[in-house]
Amino acid sequence: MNPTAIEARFICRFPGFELDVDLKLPGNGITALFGHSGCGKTTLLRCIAGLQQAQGQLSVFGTPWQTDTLFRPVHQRPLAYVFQETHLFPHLSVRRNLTFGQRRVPAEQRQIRFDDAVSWLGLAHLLERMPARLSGGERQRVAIARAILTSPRLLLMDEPLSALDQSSKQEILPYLERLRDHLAIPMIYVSHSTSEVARLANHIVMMDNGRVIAQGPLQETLARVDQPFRLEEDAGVLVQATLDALDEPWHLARFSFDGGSLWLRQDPRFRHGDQARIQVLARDVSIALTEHRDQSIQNLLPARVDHVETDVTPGTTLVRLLAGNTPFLSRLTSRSAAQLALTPGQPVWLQIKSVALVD
Ligand SMILES: Nc1ncnc2c1ncn2[C@@H]1O[C@H](COP(=O)(O)OP(=O)(O)OP(=O)(O)O)[C@@H](O)[C@H]1O
Repeated sequence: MNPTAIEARFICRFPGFELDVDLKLPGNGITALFGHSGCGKTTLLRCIAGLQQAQGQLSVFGTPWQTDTLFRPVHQRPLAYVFQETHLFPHLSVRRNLTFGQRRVPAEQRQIRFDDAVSWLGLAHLLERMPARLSGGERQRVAIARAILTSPRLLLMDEPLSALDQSSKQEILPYLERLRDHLAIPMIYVSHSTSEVARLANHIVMMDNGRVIAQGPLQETLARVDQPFRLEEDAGVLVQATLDALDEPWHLARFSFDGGSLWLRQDPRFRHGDQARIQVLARDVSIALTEHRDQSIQNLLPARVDHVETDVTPGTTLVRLLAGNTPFLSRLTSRSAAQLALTPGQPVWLQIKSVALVD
């Protein structure tokens, strides 16, 4: 992950609402702006784009886009904006919609090749189609390809999947993952869907009522015991792992990460060598002081206690543990935690009752 590439500080007031944020965002990957409806995600995105005038400062890769004395208008900010609605030109084919975006940039300044954008978004077989004959998901893929072909330094996406039905959403997610992994520019992605964020984001900015309540790399931020996200039942971690062994007779696949491995039910979408994100909820992780093999749980991991937060809710303790460098959370009753007398640094065994591939 690049060090801070985007620094933004904005104050923007509407009757009954104030956005007051200070952000430092990385220079690649997907940053999710996440929070309930009305918390200010779109307003923040519009401030970054220069579509909303606000007090503050913004610099992108060291170039000031806004200072106390300067405000670059939107057409002078090298960014692309993808909305819920695609706004394709209905009278132009997919190819001509795409070249329209690309032609706005002089040939010598183009950063992204036409064929790459077409291939990342799986559009080769659709190039001669008219937009009216595309599905919602295909239309959104064309809109994203058109946006990146303008060679932006920054890609802003405001709930790009929210107008799509569930199956179109599922269909488009792998393309967004591919973009995240290939595109060298940062993407800021507004969403209030936990599953989209879990699957796509590298970095997260959690907002509440116009303020940032947590920001940082996704995996680390989710593993905070102070739970700025207040996910409660859904508190847990995401583990980035690689499929490195199959146990065909038992239909199991092993996913390994820094600190151990987990066995999951085989999923035909994942092959040997593939990377996946695995969700492990705090309520599915229990802690033992010794290695018990005489029980049904298959996923046992040696780990050490990192931090114990008692009474996150009355009677509940949240424990942060490290298996290698990979954080896990375990939610226990405070009585069990007291009986185990857990202390930072203590070696323990994690018993993981349930794990799920994020999709
Ligand atoms: N131009 C405006 N004039 C007055 N109030 C506005 C304006 N734009 C947004 N607001 C208010 O600012 C607050 C934040 O709105 P915003 O659209 O940024 O939230 P959001 O987190 O993107 O919500 P959603 O997820 O529903 O899109 C809301 O209370 C909204 O009513």
